[in-house]
Amino acid sequence: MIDAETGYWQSLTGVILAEQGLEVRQLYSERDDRVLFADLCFTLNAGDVLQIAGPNGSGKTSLLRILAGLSSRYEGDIYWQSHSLDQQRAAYLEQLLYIGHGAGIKAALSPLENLRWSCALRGLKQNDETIFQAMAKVGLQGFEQQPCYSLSAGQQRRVNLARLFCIPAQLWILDEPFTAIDQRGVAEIELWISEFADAGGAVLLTTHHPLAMQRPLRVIDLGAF
Ligand SMILES: Nc1ncnc2c1ncn2[C@@H]1O[C@H](COP(=O)(O)OP(=O)(O)OP(=O)(O)O)[C@@H](O)[C@H]1O
Repeated sequence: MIDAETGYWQSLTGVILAEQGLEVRQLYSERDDRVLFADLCFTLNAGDVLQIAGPNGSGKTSLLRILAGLSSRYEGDIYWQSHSLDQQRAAYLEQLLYIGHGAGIKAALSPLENLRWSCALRGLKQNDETIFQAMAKVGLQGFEQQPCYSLSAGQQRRVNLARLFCIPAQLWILDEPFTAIDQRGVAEIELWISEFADAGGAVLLTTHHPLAMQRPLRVIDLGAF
């Protein structure tokens, strides 16, 4: 549970329990005539954490980008809460928070400005207090107004991860969230994922890092396709 006042995570509890979350049916994708995955089927409901595993180049990022609505290089069906994505794409994107494997921030802007921008893009009018709390949560208290180019790679990654605490969502899609993060930070992110899932969120992530979460974890290995 993150914030007693905003209750973002608390408010998730039960939201998608009653309905189907994400459902992927017979998904197929290829690159340069090479099949990345075929007949891929899975569901992801409230409380689920699903790791997409596989060697470099096996299609993990490609899959996450498809499910984040950023790529249409696929065949098959994707459903959110029992409706085809084609029918309710906007509603799906509103409930989704995608963090790609890049830094995902503007280096010339401060963390505060970057996060204000991320919130505004989602149509959220977050006050700076929420952003300051998120910055503190990711261990960046005191760095709020410093230009991001002057932050380390791990700190820049943490700025991006602070979006988890500013933007309410039901589904997190996280591509390599542990990149550039120190050992203690990795354990913290694992905890955030667990807490989010405990509160009724659903998480889809990729990582080459062995996960040590105190909750059931499903794994799909794209290396097997
Ligand atoms: N923009 C692109 N143009 C052409 N081919 C691409 C592009 N992006 C990815 N690919 C190809 O698609 C395949 C899958 O790439 P993808 O990034 O999804 O793999 P990945 O499993 O996420 O790898 P990694 O573990 O290295 O991050 C690779 O063979 C890659 O060369």
